[in-house]
This record gives sequence, C-alpha cells and structure tokens, in this order.
Amino acid sequence: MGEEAVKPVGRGEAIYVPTGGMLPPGSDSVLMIEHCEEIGGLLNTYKQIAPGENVIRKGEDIKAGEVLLSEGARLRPQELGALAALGVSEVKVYRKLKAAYLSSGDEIVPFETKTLETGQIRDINYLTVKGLVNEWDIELIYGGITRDDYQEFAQKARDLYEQADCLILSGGSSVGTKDYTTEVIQSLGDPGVFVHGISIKPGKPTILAVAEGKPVIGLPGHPASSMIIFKLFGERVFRRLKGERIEHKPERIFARIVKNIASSPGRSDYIRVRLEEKDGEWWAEPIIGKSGLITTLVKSDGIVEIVSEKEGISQGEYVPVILTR
Ligand SMILES: Nc1nc2c(c(=O)[nH]1)N[C@H]1C(S)=C(S)[C@@H](COP(=O)(O)OP(=O)(O)OC[C@H]3O[C@@H](n4cnc5c(N)ncnc54)[C@H](O)[C@@H]3O)O[C@H]1N2
Ligand code: MOO
Repeated sequence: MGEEAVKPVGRGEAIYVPTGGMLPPGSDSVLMIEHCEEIGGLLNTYKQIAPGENVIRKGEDIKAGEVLLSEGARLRPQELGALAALGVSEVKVYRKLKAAYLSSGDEIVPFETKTLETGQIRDINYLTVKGLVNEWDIELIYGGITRDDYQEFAQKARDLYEQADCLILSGGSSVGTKDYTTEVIQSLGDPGVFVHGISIKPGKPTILAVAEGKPVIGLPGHPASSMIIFKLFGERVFRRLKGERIEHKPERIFARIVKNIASSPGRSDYIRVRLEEKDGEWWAEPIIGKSGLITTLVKSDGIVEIVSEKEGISQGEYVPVILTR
C-alpha cells in the first residue's frame, strides 16, 4: 500500500491486493476476497468478473486538461474534496458578504422587550432574516428599528447602505400615509426601485431595487410574508452577489396535496404546508393562516407554489414543495 506494485501477475494467476492498493503489472481486475476460496493451493471462485471490475483507472475521476470548476462555481463540500484530490490547497474566492437590515414601524420594539405596551409588536422580522442569512453564510449588520419618520428612516437607511453589500428594509412597503420605504430607497441612488408590487400571495407589496449597484430589498411587514419573500428572492440575490453563475435549484420534493386549494389565475400563491409520509409517499397538508401569523411557518415544513397560470390544485395532485425545514 502507498507504493507501486512491481511483482507481475501471469496468465491464470492472482495476487492479493488490499482495497486502494495499486494493481500489479499484468492484472486488469480485482475479485473480492469474500468470493475467493483456497482449495488445495488453488484459488477457486464461482463469481465471474469482467476486465476493469473493482478497479479505478488513472484519469477516471478527472483527466488532464478537463475543466472541472468554472468561475462562479460554489464550493460545496464535494468541490472542496475534488480540489483536495487535485492538490489545490488555495483558490481565489469572493469575500464574505455583508448585508444590513433595518426594521421600520412606530409599533415595533426590540425582540428582547419583556412586557409590551398596548399596540407594540416585537421585531420578528429581524430574527427570521438573521436566521436565513446565517444559513447562507452572510454577515448581518443590524440597524435596529426606525420610527415612521422620513428623516430618521432615510438617515438610518443611508448609514447602513454605506456599510453593506445589500440593504434589507422591513415594513412600510404598502401604500399607507406613513409607508416611506419606496421614497427612502429612491433617496439612496439610481436607478432605484424597479419593482414595487408583485402578483404573488403573500408578499404583494414587495420592493426590489438597486441603488448605485447595490441591491435593496423592501420586505412586507407581515412576518410570514417577509420570511417567504426573503427566502424566495433574497437567496437568489445573495447567490448572485457571491459571484455564483450557476442557476440555483431550491431544495424541493414532490408531495401530494391533501385537499383542494383555490387560487386566482394571474397570481402566484405560496401555500405553507406540513409534510407527512403515508404508504411511502409524501402528503402536503396546507397550513391556513394570515400572512401576519409567524406560527404558520413554525408549523410548516415547506411552501407549495401555485403558479399564476393555474386556478388551484386538486386533492391528490403532485406538487413541488420548497423545503423550509
Ligand atoms: N392599502 C393597502 N394596505 C395594505 C396592502 C395594500 O395593498 N394596500 N397590502 C397589505 C399587505 S398584503 C401587506 S403584506 C402589508 C405590508 O405592509 P407594510 O410592508 O407596509 O408593513 P407595515 O404596515 O409596516 O406592517 C404590516 C404589519 O406587519 C407588522 N410588522 C411590521 N414589521 C414587523 C417586524 N419587524 N416584526 C413583526 N411584525 C412586523 C406590523 O406591525 C403590521 O401589523 O400591507 C397590507 N396593507
Ligand atoms: O401579501 Mo401580504 O404579504 O398578504 O400580507
């Protein structure tokens, strides 16, 4: 083991090799030891083997000159393993990204607040955003909470925007008199907001923008919408910023829907579901609840997309489930 095998093997002969050992000259395949027996000094087997069986050839894993990874590839554990195999111990990578996050709303208070005054809401969206960016290996700068005051909002947003590669704002995305998010984003730079409102449920008032080359995402305030939108759009934005060039395939499985779900054509619906295995198949049970209810996501394992062309899904239909667990 660990050195070249030199003793040759002749016709009708065999020689012991350990797993991973080099083949001796003259041999072309390996018979497993458990299929060999010795009878009167001869090797006996009932197993047929073909040339090349149980052998890894030189260049079989990667050939000289073959391109294995191109620019923009993500270094998953398997890519790191392949680099190790090739003796590449240093590669040029993009630096770790920094995102900045700001919550808005007069009623929002730090999540650590023990006792709430009437009308106050703990900052849920910060924790869900933080949890997701942690999963994506991105640093998060927390900008706290801004009151619904244009000057304060714009100032805090600018300070954060300058420190990060991407700015995430929560709340103030709809059309109330105190919803300043679009105006604040426009103040950050050109080209500014290019999407305000998507035909999607939940998450209709989502804002997508770019200010002087930096993406800005305006999440709807309702916590379940905010998390679903950030999972759907944020992940793609960050993968792009990380330099990934390969289209991301979200983790999903196919499951059968437990009951009929109606949906309006012209709008994509994202239905929170709980998964259950029955007779070897996955079944998806819808978790019904308003987009302000964070526990609907706690109870679910994934999200089913009903594309805008469909008028709903029927009981028993196979649907793709984007996993959130
Ligand atoms: N006139 C209209 N009103 C609303 C519309 C609309 O199209 N026209 N869309 C509704 C939809 S859908 C959503 S979603 C919300 C989005 O609201 P905003 O993004 O403007 O957010 P807020 O009004 O600030 O808050 C909504 C709701 O969520 C709570 N919230 C906000 N931030 C947080 C946070 N960080 N943690 C926990 N909870 C949060 C907030 O207290 C409100 O209850 O607009 C609808 N209205
Ligand atoms: O679309 Mo809103 O996000 O339903 O609550």
